[in-house]
Amino acid sequence: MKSVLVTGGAGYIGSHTVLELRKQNINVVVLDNLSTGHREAVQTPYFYKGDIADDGLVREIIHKHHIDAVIHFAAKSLVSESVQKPELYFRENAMKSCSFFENVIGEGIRRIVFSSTAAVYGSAHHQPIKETDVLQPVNPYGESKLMIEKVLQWMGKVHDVKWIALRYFNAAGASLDGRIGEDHEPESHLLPLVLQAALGKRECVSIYGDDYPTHDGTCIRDYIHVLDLAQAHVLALRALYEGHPKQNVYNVGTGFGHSVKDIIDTSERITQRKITRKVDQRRAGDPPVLVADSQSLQEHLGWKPRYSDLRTIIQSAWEWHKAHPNGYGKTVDFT
Ligand SMILES: NC(=O)c1ccc[n+]([C@@H]2O[C@H](COP(=O)([O-])OP(=O)(O)OC[C@H]3O[C@@H](n4cnc5c(N)ncnc54)[C@H](O)[C@@H]3O)[C@@H](O)[C@H]2O)c1
Ligand SMILES: O=c1ccn([C@@H]2O[C@H](COP(=O)(O)OP(=O)(O)O[C@H]3O[C@H](CO)[C@H](O)[C@H](O)[C@H]3O)[C@@H](O)[C@H]2O)c(=O)[nH]1
Repeated sequence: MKSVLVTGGAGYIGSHTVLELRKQNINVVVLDNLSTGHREAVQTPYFYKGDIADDGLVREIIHKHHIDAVIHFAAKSLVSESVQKPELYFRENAMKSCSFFENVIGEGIRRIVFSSTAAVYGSAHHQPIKETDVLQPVNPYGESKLMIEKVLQWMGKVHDVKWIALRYFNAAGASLDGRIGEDHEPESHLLPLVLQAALGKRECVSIYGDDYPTHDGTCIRDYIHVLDLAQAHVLALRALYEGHPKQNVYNVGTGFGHSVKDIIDTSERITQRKITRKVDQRRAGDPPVLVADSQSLQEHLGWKPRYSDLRTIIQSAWEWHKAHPNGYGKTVDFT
């Protein structure tokens, strides 16, 4: 049986991916320090609370569970925090991933899937963005992820590691059975903030800039349902078990962009609640538009987004937020 170590499996995207992997009868072990994740989100009985930089623990888990592949989600991932504390991002993301890979490869593992990001492109000059486009991050978060891709490129070549980095665009939505969803503290992502405002937990939503060169002046992002993202990991892993991938880096997005105002307007329609908005200053490090060209992922790995229409994304997230207005561990029963 395949045995996969998932770092960051108590986090938002990691927990949904663990669920998907287990549906495929893959044995999954989670390593997470719970810095931003939740014990309640872990969807496997095999959980270790610890840091990816804990060499002894990483090696022990690999031995004990006969791990033969790794999916590496664990990271700090807030653009604005990275602009204020670049050193934190280079240490937590770049340095720790490097030592983690050293241990993983040292223990004989030759299959790695890595969480990269659209932030590696920076302010792209044309849309949709292809994997071969210029890589020019405009914030330390994106730069730290690009560094990790480069670490994989070099370590992969020397040690004959099969690896895939998935550059996700904006993850959103929740599992359709309402079991797991997005719970960050503090929350900084647009959709959860909008839905918290719909629930009356926030007075209003700030729109970070309405003077961008877009149809309504607000930033455009490519929102991808977390279940489609989870499926991309399952397919990437399968490709690594079957042989060397055709490409090491794949975008994961829908090819369609939605503005901040689109998200708020559609959320008002779905929740049938008024969502108060106020226009604020631009947020440092935000590119105006990010939309993915995911043609390669579709052609090479057979990936197809199934849940990423805006309605399904927002509806599933809304169900999660209504049932968990205070996040994990504080469930409200409306029945
Ligand atoms: N959310 C998005 O839209 C998005 C987009 C592109 C890329 N990503 C990437 O996807 C990954 C997951 O993002 P998410 O939104 O699920 O974030 P998240 O914060 O919910 O999950 C990250 C998890 O990693 C854990 N973690 C962090 N540092 C760790 C360490 N040193 N050792 C062990 N565990 C550690 C946290 O406790 C958390 O459970 C990240 O690498 C992020 O950069 C996210
Ligand atoms: O209160 C808010 C929050 C966000 N936004 C805007 O909404 C858009 C989406 O912002 P998020 O914070 O939800 O997401 P980001 O685009 O900043 O970043 C997300 O996607 C990136 C890739 O595109 C990274 O990988 C990152 O990890 C992930 O959080 C941005 O234009 C942002 O300016 C607002 O207007 N108001």
